Amino acid sequence: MSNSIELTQESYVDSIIERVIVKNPGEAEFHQAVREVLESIKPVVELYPEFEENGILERLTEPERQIIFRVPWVDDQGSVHVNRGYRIEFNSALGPYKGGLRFHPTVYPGIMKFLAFEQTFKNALTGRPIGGAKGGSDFDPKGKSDSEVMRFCQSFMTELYRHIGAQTDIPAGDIGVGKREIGYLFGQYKRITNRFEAGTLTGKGIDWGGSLVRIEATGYGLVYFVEEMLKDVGETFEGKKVIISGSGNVAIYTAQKVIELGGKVIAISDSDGVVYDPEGIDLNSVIEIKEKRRGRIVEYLKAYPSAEYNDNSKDIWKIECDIAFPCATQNEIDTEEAKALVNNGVVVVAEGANMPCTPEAIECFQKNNVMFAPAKAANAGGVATSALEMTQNSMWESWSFEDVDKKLRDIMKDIYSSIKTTAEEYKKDGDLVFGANVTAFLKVARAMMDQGVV
Ligand SMILES: NC(=O)c1ccc[n+]([C@@H]2O[C@H](COP(=O)([O-])OP(=O)(O)OC[C@H]3O[C@@H](n4cnc5c(N)ncnc54)[C@H](O)[C@@H]3O)[C@@H](O)[C@H]2O)c1
Repeated sequence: MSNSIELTQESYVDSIIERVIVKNPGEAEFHQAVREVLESIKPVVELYPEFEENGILERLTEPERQIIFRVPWVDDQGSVHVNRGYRIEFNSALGPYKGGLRFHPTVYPGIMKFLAFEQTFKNALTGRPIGGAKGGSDFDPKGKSDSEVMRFCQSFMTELYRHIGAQTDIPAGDIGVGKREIGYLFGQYKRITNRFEAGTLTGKGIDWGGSLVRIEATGYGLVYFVEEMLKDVGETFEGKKVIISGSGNVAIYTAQKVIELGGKVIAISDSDGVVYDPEGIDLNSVIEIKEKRRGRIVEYLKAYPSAEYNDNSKDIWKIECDIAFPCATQNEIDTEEAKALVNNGVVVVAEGANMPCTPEAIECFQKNNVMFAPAKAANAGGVATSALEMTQNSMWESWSFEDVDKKLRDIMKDIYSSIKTTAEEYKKDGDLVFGANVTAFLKVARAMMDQGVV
């Protein structure tokens, strides 16, 4: 009897994975994200037949709304360009849709859907009342002037504005969308709607509704999360050799907090290559190159000629280290890179980027007893602080840096302890991937059950 129930439930999960592949052809990243979550929650879905009876997985894998639109803009030479804009409003069971905007040439529906799907679970883990969404465009801000970026953002918002709002959908930044872009987007939103509705976008400037710590939050939160993992084995960051891929928002503030806690960041990268400095990377130089000049990481060598540069970004994972933070993009660590890290004795791998490790890479870490922190838990500090920004906006208040930082630290501690406890409850001690997926799934699924078939 119990066998037949197991078989039915297993085939439910498998049939949903199959359905997602058939209904979303060619969207490999979305298939990957769905498979990763559904396969890990299988034992829990088997325990509660009401999830199948209520079509929870069918609904959980189908976005509530998908918006695709044309974004025409004019460059500095007067030529017309057309990009494609997206907003995927995936799930609003826990609150208004919330998730970043990504401007990058690789953006297509498969990337948008995987990010929005993941965001639903991540947002659930923060304990804040926010649903999941993601958006963006295949526009490439690299090499564009400020005026071109402004015109693009204005055109993008001219369509997006009708779909968003403080109670509806609240976009934020992601790859290629930082404070500058949020400023242009907010300006256009305000102009079209004639409303200074600060709670409609997060990641705003401090003087016009932004929150202190939002810029640092994803990186700081990631390090606070790993600090908890290390504490559990009687360790700290003190003296640890750390490598961090990327050199954008997440990478920079991860590095800053690691250094503050006594770790040594020995390598950092961008999509062109890797800088290795065994003496420890000088973060101020990186900030000068990346945040001020919007330059390439190779320029680090001008200030530090003794550092080494390698023009293959993936080679960062061959560097010996104690802790690795992939903070650049999806699927940057596959089996080969994971094996190189394991062979070099890595102790912790924590995902700052979204889905930077393939399922095979994660399996390799878990088999080799590497402590592994999955993105939806470890990088949730950014969106959690965005939710704190929304709270301040609705109260017409601004909290101090210390206040927000403490709240962020507490949220990261809570996420760690809740997913660790869930893993233990199901006899999967230390499996934070399982713990994160199940904790988030149960929260979203139960809210969906409460709200009926919508
Ligand atoms: N910004 C946030 O608050 C936030 C929150 C959660 C997750 N994330 C995720 O973190 C990752 C980075 O986002 P970000 O906001 O720092 O973006 P960003 O645009 O500020 O930085 C991205 C960095 O990655 C580098 N990069 C891109 N492709 C690369 C590659 N193949 N190899 C090495 N470097 C590469 C870029 O050169 C850049 O330095 C993304 O996966 C994003 O979804 C961001």
